[in-house]
Amino acid sequence: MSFLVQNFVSPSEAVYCIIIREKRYGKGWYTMEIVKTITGKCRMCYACIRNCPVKAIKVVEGQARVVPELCIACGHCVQVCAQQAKEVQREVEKVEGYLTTKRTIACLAPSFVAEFHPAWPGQVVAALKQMGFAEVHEVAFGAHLVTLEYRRYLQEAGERQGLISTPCPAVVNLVSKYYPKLLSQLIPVVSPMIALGRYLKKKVGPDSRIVFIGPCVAKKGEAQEDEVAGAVDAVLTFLEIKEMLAVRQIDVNSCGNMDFDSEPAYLGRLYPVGGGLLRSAGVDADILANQVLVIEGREDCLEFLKAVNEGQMMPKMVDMLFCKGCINGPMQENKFSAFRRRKIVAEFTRQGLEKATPRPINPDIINLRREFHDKSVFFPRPTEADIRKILAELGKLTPEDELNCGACGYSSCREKAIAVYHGLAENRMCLPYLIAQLEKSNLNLRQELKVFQGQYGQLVGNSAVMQEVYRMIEKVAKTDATVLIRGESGTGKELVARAIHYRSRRSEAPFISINCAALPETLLESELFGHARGAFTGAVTAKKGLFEEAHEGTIFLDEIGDISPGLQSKLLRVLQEGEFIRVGETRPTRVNVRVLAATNRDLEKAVKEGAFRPELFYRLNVITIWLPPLRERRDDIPLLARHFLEKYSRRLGKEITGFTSEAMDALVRADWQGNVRELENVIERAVILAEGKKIEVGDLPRQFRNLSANASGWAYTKGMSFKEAVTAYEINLLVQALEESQWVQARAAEILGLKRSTLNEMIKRYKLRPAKK
Ligand SMILES: Nc1ncnc2c1ncn2[C@@H]1O[C@H](COP(=O)(O)OP(=O)(O)OP(=O)(O)O)[C@@H](O)[C@H]1O
Repeated sequence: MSFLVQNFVSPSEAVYCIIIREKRYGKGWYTMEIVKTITGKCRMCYACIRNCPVKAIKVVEGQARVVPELCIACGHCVQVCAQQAKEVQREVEKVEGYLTTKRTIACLAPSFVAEFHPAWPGQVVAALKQMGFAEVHEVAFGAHLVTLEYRRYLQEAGERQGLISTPCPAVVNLVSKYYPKLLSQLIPVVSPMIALGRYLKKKVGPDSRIVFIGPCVAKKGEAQEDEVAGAVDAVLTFLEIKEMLAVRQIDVNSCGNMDFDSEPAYLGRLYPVGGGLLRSAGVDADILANQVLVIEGREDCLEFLKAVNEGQMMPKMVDMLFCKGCINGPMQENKFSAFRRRKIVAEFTRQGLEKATPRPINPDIINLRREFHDKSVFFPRPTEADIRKILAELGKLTPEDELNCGACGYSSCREKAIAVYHGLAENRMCLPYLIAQLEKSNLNLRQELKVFQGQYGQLVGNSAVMQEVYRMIEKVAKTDATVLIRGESGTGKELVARAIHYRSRRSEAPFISINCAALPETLLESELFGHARGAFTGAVTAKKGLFEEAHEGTIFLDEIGDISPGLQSKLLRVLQEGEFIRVGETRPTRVNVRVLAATNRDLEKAVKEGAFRPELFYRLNVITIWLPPLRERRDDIPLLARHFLEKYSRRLGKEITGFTSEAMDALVRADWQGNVRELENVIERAVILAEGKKIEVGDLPRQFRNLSANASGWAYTKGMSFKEAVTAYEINLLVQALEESQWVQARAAEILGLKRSTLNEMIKRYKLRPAKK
């Protein structure tokens, strides 16, 4: 069997497939897929598992799929799926094909009277004829044939005990797949559908097509079973036939009356109600003797079969229907109460009996017997240790941890663990486990975010100028003052804005950022202030602007120097009055928003030239934070470079631990016209290209390659102040020694000839730490 394992990707898939193939039965595999899951629609509520009487559902990647080999086709999963992710095999197209090419005969299940009520039965016949069916028969006549055969069998059986009679294919599936020991007790007579199918095929010839129409899902499987195949060509549910009628715009209630083409059905019409079969076969369900029982409904069927299987009881005879009678089948619209439907069927039977002129029928013209085969699937039993191991994976180590909450669809944690063992369920179906996992990952994320946001958000840099920036952030964060952040492009203006917001009392409210240069004037206005419905072409609904989105929080207006004079006045109004007017409205809207703005333009010059309104400039310029270009704080470059190296190594899944001294030297000496943004891009590129553990000069863009220093690993770079050069040199030296000593500080201190405490103090000062692997 091991060869099979190799064919499957996941171990659970392998286990499952082996199990399914281990047991052979009948003439072939029973793999009809009667109920399918529409991929993507399943939302993991597990209602199908909860309601499946035999747990024939396998969850794969969050999609609950029916396992045909285990399914008894009762249709409960289809009924309970709120997302309508379960779909019953459709045969509408097949029948449409028959109607255009073949002589097609409709066979109506006896429950149709209740389904189409208040339409007259004859109106249903007329409607089907109008659709193109050549003849319309009552399956109740098939039931009558079956009744005759039952009587005969019961006579043959004499005093035999423990017989199970059922016209219900779901019960047959249940016995064949789950209680094969009881197969010999199933009365080997076909169902009314097959009896009628065989009768009609004999009567009208094999070329005609027989279509059964009823409320049942399991009938679709039954018609295709090896043991009875060929009698019925297609099975439509009541829902399918109603769909076909609707497409043709045929209203049954407006049709005339037509007679069935079948023979009288007598008591066969009673089959869809519990005990109907016994009544028509003349067997008494005597309560006092408790020898003949009528079992209907899922729970009773399961309980009864379990009891019989375990030898706890053995009545003389039992009549079983898996639904509470076919009148409660899954594929119908339940317009009326169950009692009303029962009454409608009884009334129809009574009328039929009154009208019927007895005609002798020779049931011998067709074979009404069938065989049943063992279709059970063998599941290896997990040992106690196997179950414990699965439970332990979910953190269920003691019996108290087993909550048996049923959220996964299984009634106990152990039952679910066994399903996991069999490859039918997944660990993550366990709700308490999932909640614990989510809480844990939420906590991790919060902690990561704290580290990520650090003291000043993502801002990295220890230079004197950055220290000054941090001091300013600290001061302004406590206020609500408007701040203008200035500096060349890529110097980190937006990061400063974020740091101010997250250190302010507004940190729990939104931080909204917009690049004012990125949008044309009209669009920017509606983006900032929102618009009324119909304010302009395309404004189908009213929309809030970013100022409203940022209510109670902060708005960051990047590239403020680029906005038009018209918008400048509107912005001034927000800053002065705290209100604005939505595009297309007349009434002002008030908001409580802190404004932070940034520009890399020379605003003073713009004011002088008349391109920027002076009042707005003064209003924005209450406090200014200047960010120096990177070339003026080169001592930050080693730290920034290591910061980006870590970020991209982690993101790209590479293990790069540092830079060669030549590469670092080249980085420190570069011109960085694009500032930190350019440095970040260069490092990202290098991480992608690097093949070794360290970034080399060759991993940097061409223009960097001539910049690297002499053999000592360091050279003075033009434009650097003495202090900057010394700091950068120090950092470079420290990192080299630390890396050489695998970050053992005692060893690094020895290499550098420093006291351990001095080295430790410098590591703290420069915030050095090993690159994460
Ligand atoms: N001090 C810093 N520490 C860490 N990363 C930084 C720093 N400064 C800038 N960056 C990074 O550089 C990039 C550009 O930063 P940001 O957008 O804040 O610059 P900016 O000055 O607002 O640019 P622009 O004027 O073009 O909008 C971002 O990826 C940012 O994370």
